[in-house]
Amino acid sequence: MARIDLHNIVKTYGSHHAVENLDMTIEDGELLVLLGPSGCGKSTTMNMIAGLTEPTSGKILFDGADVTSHSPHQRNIAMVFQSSLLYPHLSARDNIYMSLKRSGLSKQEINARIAHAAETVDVTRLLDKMPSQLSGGERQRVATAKAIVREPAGFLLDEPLSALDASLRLSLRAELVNLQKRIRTTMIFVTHDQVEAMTMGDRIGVMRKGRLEQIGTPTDIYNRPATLFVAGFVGVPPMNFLKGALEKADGRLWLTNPSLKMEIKGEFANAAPQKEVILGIRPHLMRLTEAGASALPLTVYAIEQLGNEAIVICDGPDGGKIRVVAPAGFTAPVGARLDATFDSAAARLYDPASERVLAVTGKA
Ligand SMILES: Nc1ncnc2c1ncn2[C@@H]1O[C@H](COP(=O)(O)OP(=O)(O)OP(=O)(O)O)[C@@H](O)[C@H]1O
Repeated sequence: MARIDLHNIVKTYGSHHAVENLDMTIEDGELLVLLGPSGCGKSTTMNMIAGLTEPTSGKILFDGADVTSHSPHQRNIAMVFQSSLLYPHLSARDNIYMSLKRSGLSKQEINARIAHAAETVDVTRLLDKMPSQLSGGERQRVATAKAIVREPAGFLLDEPLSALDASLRLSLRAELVNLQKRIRTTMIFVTHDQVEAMTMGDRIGVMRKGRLEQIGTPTDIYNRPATLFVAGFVGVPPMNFLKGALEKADGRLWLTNPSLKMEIKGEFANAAPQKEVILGIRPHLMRLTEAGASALPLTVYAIEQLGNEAIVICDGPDGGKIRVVAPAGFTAPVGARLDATFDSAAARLYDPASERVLAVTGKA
């Protein structure tokens, strides 16, 4: 087990910055999820932690010791990839054994370790089968046994579930979290699937274009997204955005645009007035209502029935789509005029220029 520190890591390929000034700590025993769209630098970061790719600059520390120039072998980090490879001509047992081949352990110790690893991921009864006789999920579990049998300082998992079908993903997701909590080995899990990130991570690091946008607990990232990108990337359905201006009147702060005038309450009530601002509000925090003074006029575009609720997708007043979560079975014809309200204290305000959340001077 190890605490992993990344200090100002940069990785460039020619003039392309794959990773820029990355500062991040993964605590001992923590499950950190690296989340971001394709090409944002997740795999490059993992490869640098594993020692497969050398950073252009910066330092990597394991438990405070600089390992930046250490080989993958010296780092004792286990990696599980998207389609983790098992040797097709070897049984599950021999595949797991390959991880210990050069360990210098006695035969007895090796057998004990294999038995323990197999039991941990529940593949004991599969040990004498060949990979071709195993299902996708079973192969993934054997690959996991192969990784944990070395008792590594840390685990790196790069989209290990993405090649599997939806129901298998769900069960393996829970299995991995359960395993990590039992063996308490530091784990970094890469995904571009934000639901996977929310459900698995002790913390989530959201990356974009080689940079770390925000790092925090899933609740933090969901409730207090620091940037417009994080706000739009995390959450299903995605956060709604409304453009407007922030104006002071009667000692109070108002969001105004051609179709809405709403007093800003809560955390952002003391924000400085500014000409352009973007208000973000989660779809389940909006309610469809009769038209009213601070209601947002919407036009129904489509309705998605999810069984337990309905997502009403509407054209908003400034051209963007606005999604509202309504009770299951809610219907309205396409083109119908609806109004929506929400509590401004539950909204977030962002600066369109910096794309960051507005600074607030104090709580209201
Ligand atoms: N060996 C390489 N040579 C040149 N460019 C590279 C190399 N490896 C990665 N890149 C570039 O660096 C950027 C980050 O790539 P990386 O694979 O880390 O992204 P990722 O977030 O893991 O994406 P994905 O989710 O698609 O795997 C991309 O723009 C990619 O094209």
